[in-house]
Amino acid sequence: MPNPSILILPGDGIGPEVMTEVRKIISWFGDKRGLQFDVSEDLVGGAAYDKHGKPLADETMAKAQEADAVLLGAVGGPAYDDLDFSVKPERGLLRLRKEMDLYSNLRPAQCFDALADFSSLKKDIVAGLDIMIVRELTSGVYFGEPRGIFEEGNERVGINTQRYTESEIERAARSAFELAMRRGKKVCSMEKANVMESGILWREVVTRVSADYPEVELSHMYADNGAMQLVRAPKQFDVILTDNLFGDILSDCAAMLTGSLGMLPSASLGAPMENGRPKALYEPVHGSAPDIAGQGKANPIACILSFAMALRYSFDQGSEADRLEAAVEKVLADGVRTADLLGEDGVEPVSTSQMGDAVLAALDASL
Ligand SMILES: NC(=O)C1=CN([C@@H]2O[C@H](COP(=O)(O)OP(=O)(O)OC[C@H]3O[C@@H](n4cnc5c(N)ncnc54)[C@H](O)[C@@H]3O)[C@@H](O)[C@H]2O)C=CC1
Ligand SMILES: CC(C)CC(=O)C(=O)O
Ligand SMILES: [Mg+2]
Repeated sequence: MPNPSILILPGDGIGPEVMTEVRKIISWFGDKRGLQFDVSEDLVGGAAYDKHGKPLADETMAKAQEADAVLLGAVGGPAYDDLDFSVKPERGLLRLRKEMDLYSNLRPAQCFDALADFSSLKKDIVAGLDIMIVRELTSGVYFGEPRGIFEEGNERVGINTQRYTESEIERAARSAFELAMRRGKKVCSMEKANVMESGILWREVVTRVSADYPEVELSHMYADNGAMQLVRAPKQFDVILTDNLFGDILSDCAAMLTGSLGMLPSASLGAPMENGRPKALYEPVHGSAPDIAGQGKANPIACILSFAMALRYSFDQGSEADRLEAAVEKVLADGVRTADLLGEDGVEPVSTSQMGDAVLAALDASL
């Protein structure tokens, strides 16, 4: 049997910095736990544009389709802001998601005990928080046609289209209900059925799917109220199911409940491959953070926890994923903090690589 394959796409800005730490962790699992992976690396985003004139080369797309899992850092940055929209770095990531058909984006927001004091919310509101946002990832307003900037009379008009088919809603909903069955058995579906037809259809389809999961309690919420509830009383939620745009926004919001955007991992899953495992891409929720790129300040934990999700969802290594998550928890409990996790208390922050090394030391201690 060949080793499972991982394609690493570090991308831009802090992407390569946080991915360096994940590479160390992958090597650790090979050396110390006998989990050997065939790891290859390629370009995406601005880095791919610099070399190929487009944000994702066709050969890279083909490699991603073949890989057992893709790990991505982040894409984008000010150097590419004025590019034509068709070749912007972010389009490379959207193409990966679309062509791999990664319709279910899992964004878990967990508040580690050691960070409960640091969250922008009061400790009792976030302590023990464990919610899962399931964001539909291959449709909605990020992909709908028509789109573009057009001339209309004597001015221009920018158009994007929110479009959802029943089957797109249904498969995202099934993935949320399946997850809820293994968690707290609650799904809250968020849309804007009060003002959007796509929201009305969303609500209808989700309600229909829920009939197949009688043990799961379904509720519906308008997404604007959902955003408010997420910061008012986030522990009321177990699984939040929502569309591409609302999921993007709500998950950045949920990230701050955990302490920092640098903490939130994600798994983007598609249909099962021949080996029964889903097509999958793992990436931190954050972007390329141009304001701190190149300074060794980035928190690598979101990317490290994304690899933990790969261990769990792509490689059937749930207990090794637990081991990695426990190592992160220990490091935080020991008070190790990158700059984004620090208040004004005079504690010295560690660098990106020092945080990676601390997780490795905690992994060693777990043996
Ligand atoms: N999945 C991806 O590749 C994404 C790419 N982007 C792109 O990234 C670029 C920058 O976008 P922004 O809106 O600034 O969002 P961002 O997520 O890159 O940064 C927002 C803020 O969070 C901080 N931050 C993010 N990740 C961090 C980490 N790991 N450690 C410490 N601090 C961290 C940044 O320093 C910044 O202050 C844009 O080109 C955007 O399109 C944005 C979001 C997702
Ligand atoms: C294509 C990405 C830049 C959009 C985004 O912010 C995200 O998926 O979190
Ligand atoms: Mg986002």
